[in-house]
Amino acid sequence: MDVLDVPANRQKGWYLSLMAPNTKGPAFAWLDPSRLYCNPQALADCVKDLLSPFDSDTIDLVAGIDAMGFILGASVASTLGKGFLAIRKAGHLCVATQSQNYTDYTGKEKTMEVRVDVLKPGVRVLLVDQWIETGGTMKAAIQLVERLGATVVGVAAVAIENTEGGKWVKENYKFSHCIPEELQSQIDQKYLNSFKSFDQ
Ligand SMILES: O=P(O)(O)OC[C@H]1O[C@H](OP(=O)(O)OP(=O)(O)O)[C@H](O)[C@@H]1O
Ligand SMILES: Nc1ncnc2[nH]cnc12
Repeated sequence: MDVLDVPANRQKGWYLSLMAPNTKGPAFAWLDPSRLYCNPQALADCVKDLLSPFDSDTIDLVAGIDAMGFILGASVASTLGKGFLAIRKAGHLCVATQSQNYTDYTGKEKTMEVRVDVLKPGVRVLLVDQWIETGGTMKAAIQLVERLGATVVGVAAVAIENTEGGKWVKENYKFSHCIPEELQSQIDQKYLNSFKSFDQ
């Protein structure tokens, strides 16, 4: 699929093929959704899918996680007409922060942080990230938001894998993702059959 192609009939998740190919390697994630964000119709449909379960929820602010969660989260915020808060990997903010340690799919210890003067009791936050694999990153973001007293309205990501952590998110928070039900098991196995033709 060429980057700017839009099919005449936009079926659920049509834009996911922009994430091809399946990629193998210990040092990086398996799919790269960043090409999805290059196609304006794909990005708009992805954001619409992520927002649809939250149609009747009050959301004051969208928070996105460094780095790819910034792109998707800012698009979600702009579609909603709300502001966007960056939850950053540690070491970049020149203001008072709250920080949270976590481990993600790489197995490495990491720290994320957020400035302390935005989130407070009464603020209803939609958390957005590109992907949830082990759930370590999203759980840390949830903890940060809640430690500052704000409320997590829900969690949105292109995909939420059915790992222990992914299931924890789904069981404890309202959530949205872009994966049609019939593809979820392939996401969990980290291989999309429809991407075979893109593989080398
Ligand atoms: O569920 P987990 O196992 O915690 O993994 C999920 C995280 O991994 C990816 O980001 P990554 O840190 O690879 O980098 P990027 O957003 O900076 O590309 C993804 O966008 C999530 O933030
Ligand atoms: N973009 C991504 N694709 C697949 N698995 C991931 N795990 C974390 N980020 C991922």
